[in-house]
Amino acid sequence: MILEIDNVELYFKEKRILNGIYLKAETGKVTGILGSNGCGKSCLLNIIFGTLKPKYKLVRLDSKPILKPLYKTKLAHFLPQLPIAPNGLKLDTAFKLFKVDWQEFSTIFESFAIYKNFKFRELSGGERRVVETYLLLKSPVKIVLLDEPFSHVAPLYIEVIKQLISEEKKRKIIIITDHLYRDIIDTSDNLYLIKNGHSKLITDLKTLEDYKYISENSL
Ligand SMILES: Nc1ncnc2c1ncn2[C@@H]1O[C@H](COP(=O)(O)OP(=O)(O)OP(=O)(O)O)[C@@H](O)[C@H]1O
Repeated sequence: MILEIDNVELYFKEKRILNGIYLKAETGKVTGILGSNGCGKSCLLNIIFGTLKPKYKLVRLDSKPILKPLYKTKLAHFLPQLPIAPNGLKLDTAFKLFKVDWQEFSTIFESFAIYKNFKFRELSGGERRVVETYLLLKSPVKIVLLDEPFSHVAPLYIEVIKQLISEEKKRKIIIITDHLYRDIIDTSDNLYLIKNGHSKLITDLKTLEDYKYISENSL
């Protein structure tokens, strides 16, 4: 499956945030989005998911325009920057709702095994992020959008999530953004930088320095 987003024009009042965006994501490949604070990464993910309506946009799935927002289909899940699970929801119930196997999760993340009957509010911010990212990645959908899944997450867990992403990409379109750019570079098969409202396909990592996304010699 191939997902493309094209012709995006997003304004907030007179302020132009995005224009000249083209992004292509496909099953079997992770698509990473980089860009500095406020460049429009979260807005772009929301536009793809359908939860933000820009002035113009064109979303195509396998070359056919889709007019229905993705969130109204059963095709996609989106991890925004804020928590998604209600505070009072039990982890066990969430795993059932998302059709994800608790046993497998608690084998991979052994220290979480005790949380089966805990409510989300009883987890730390980072633990919650791990559980929510896992639920979305493992649930049986075709498209997963991840906005800063590594924020507040400990290095060892980040490595586990990166392994999960490379496993799940075989079955899913995965689009991911985070300021931990080394992890995004590691994980992504295709990389875009958003700068001045435009998307730029990055084929040579050195251009991240040329575009002043990172300082010289930091790769
Ligand atoms: N609801 C809104 N009303 C007005 N301006 C907004 C709104 N949402 C976002 N913006 C503006 O749009 C721009 C892009 O925001 P967005 O959250 O997409 O940035 P980002 O690249 O995800 O940033 P960060 O990396 O800091 O999370 C910012 O300048 C922000 O101030």
